[in-house]
Amino acid sequence: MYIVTAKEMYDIDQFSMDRVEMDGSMLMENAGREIAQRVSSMINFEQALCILVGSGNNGGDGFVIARTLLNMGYKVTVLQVVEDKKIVGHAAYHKRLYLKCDGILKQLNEINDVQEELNKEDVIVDAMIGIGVKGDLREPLYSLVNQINRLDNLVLSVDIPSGLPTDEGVADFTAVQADHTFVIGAIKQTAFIQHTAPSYGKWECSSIGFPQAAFKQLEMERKVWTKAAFQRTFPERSEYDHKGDHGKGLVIGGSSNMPGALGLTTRAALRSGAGLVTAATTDSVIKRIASFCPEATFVTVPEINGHLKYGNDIDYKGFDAVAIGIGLGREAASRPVIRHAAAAKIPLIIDGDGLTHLKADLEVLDEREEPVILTPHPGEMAMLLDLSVKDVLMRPFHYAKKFATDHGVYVVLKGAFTVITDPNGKQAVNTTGNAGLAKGGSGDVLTGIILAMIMQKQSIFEGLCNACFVHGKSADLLIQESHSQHDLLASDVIEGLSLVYRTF
Ligand SMILES: NC(=O)C1=CN([C@@H]2O[C@H](COP(=O)(O)OP(=O)(O)OC[C@H]3O[C@@H](n4cnc5c(N)ncnc54)[C@H](O)[C@@H]3O)[C@@H](O)[C@H]2O)[C@@H](O)CC1
Ligand SMILES: Nc1ncnc2c1ncn2[C@@H]1O[C@H](COP(=O)(O)OP(=O)(O)O)[C@@H](O)[C@H]1O
Ligand SMILES: [K+]
Repeated sequence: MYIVTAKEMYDIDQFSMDRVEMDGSMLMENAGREIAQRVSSMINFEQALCILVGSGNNGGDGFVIARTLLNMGYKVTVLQVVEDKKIVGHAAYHKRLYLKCDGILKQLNEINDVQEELNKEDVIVDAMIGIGVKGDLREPLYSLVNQINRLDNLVLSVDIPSGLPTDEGVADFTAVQADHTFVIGAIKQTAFIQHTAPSYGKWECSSIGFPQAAFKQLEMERKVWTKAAFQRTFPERSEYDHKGDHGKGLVIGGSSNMPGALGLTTRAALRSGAGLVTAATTDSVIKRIASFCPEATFVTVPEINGHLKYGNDIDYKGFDAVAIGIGLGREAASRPVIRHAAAAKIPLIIDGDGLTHLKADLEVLDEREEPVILTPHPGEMAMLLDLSVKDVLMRPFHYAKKFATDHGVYVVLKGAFTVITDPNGKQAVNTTGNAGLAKGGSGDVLTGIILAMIMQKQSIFEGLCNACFVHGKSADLLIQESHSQHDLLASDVIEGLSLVYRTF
């Protein structure tokens, strides 16, 4: 499923109409019918529906939905929120069809008490403005949207809640708070931004006949990583495999104050299918974590004040990938460890405090040919880019892509919606997971899963997407079966991986 900006959606539309010669009113018919079918599965014939239509094509969709539901036998009223003369083109055509099917139409400016009028309805269908919104809502829509948001009725938005921006980067707006949004053709960027996503309520996306070629012509691919994508790309094991076939991974990190982090990463890598995992850390950390991951082997690294020192004696030979930085601490003496790891000719994952050390030494990325994967949370991404966390949360797609393409690295920007970006700017969003993961240690577990995944027979990008998918899915299944968001621990997420593998 594609994730689009408004411009990309209009390009898809234009391509379908100009190059493939699809008729605009046919696409509108497809959209409206598809949505009407879905609405009818949510309501009963006793309920009264009011469809609010605006001036653009979003309003046109509203007229098709109204006609289709009316013809199915539902109690439908259209409330037109703009003057007649503003309804033009395909929307005007569909308005005519609705009226010729004996549809009831009321005008907003002829109603005395809008609140009372809307209170009579059970269901509000919001087809006022779609992706064509420009700036803040003007009157009378501004007041109307505020009134709608005070109602208890079921509110269903068409394509996007009216007033909500399509693209990331807008801080302030007034928009319909939908219970459910029926997205048309491709899901919009703001469905994955922390402060705009809630406006959509639950959402589902329907295809209305746009050809594949219309999506393929987009400059860059941006998709939701779905269950189907996971099932299509996740490598199967052969019965003749041996441990060497699934990769030998190295994890480097740990310090006297944070010994557990490295234990979580090591155990998560083993649980996610790595053939062999070695943890390189200080003697005291090894003593503290060894019993938590008995299948691992260990390499002792010299220490200074409880932190790793230099790291020039770690031997990378024989390993297929390395993850560094987990629980490492920010002691300057540990910084060379990153530089040495960057010189190893195997894929490199840099996490946690490793990212802080990297920031002081970014040129090490320029010299590398093998893949580099960075796994920042928004705070670490902001630190790497000299921005505020708010900036990053406002435009995660843009900033993750900027860093990934500027430095030729993979970026896994973690959060409620994790954005995975490859060095060319291709992006995917993972939607599994829940707030039970917003706890210390969850990221360490993800790093271990990533290490295991990138050593299996799949591309790095697919490996990263699948790692985020199973990490979140483990938390989701645990919440369903035996835990709550309150008590879920990072170590539970490791044990939950068995549930994910067995379910899929
Ligand atoms: N082939 C097509 O053109 C298709 C278009 N589709 C629908 O068309 C929508 C996009 O249609 P349009 O480009 O016509 O735009 P919209 O219908 O989203 O909105 C444009 C209208 O909203 C008004 N408006 C914009 N900003 C405003 C503000 N701040 N305050 C008050 N009024 C404002 C404008 O005056 C304009 O008339 C999509 O979201 C989707 O619902 C679908 O029907 C699928 C096919
Ligand atoms: N509300 C949430 N919904 C889904 N996933 C979440 C949520 N909050 C955090 N996560 C996930 O939990 C992990 C937290 O990682 P990170 O911030 O590095 O934590 P830590 O510092 O504990 O390692 C990330 O994979 C992130 O995507
Ligand atoms: K809308």
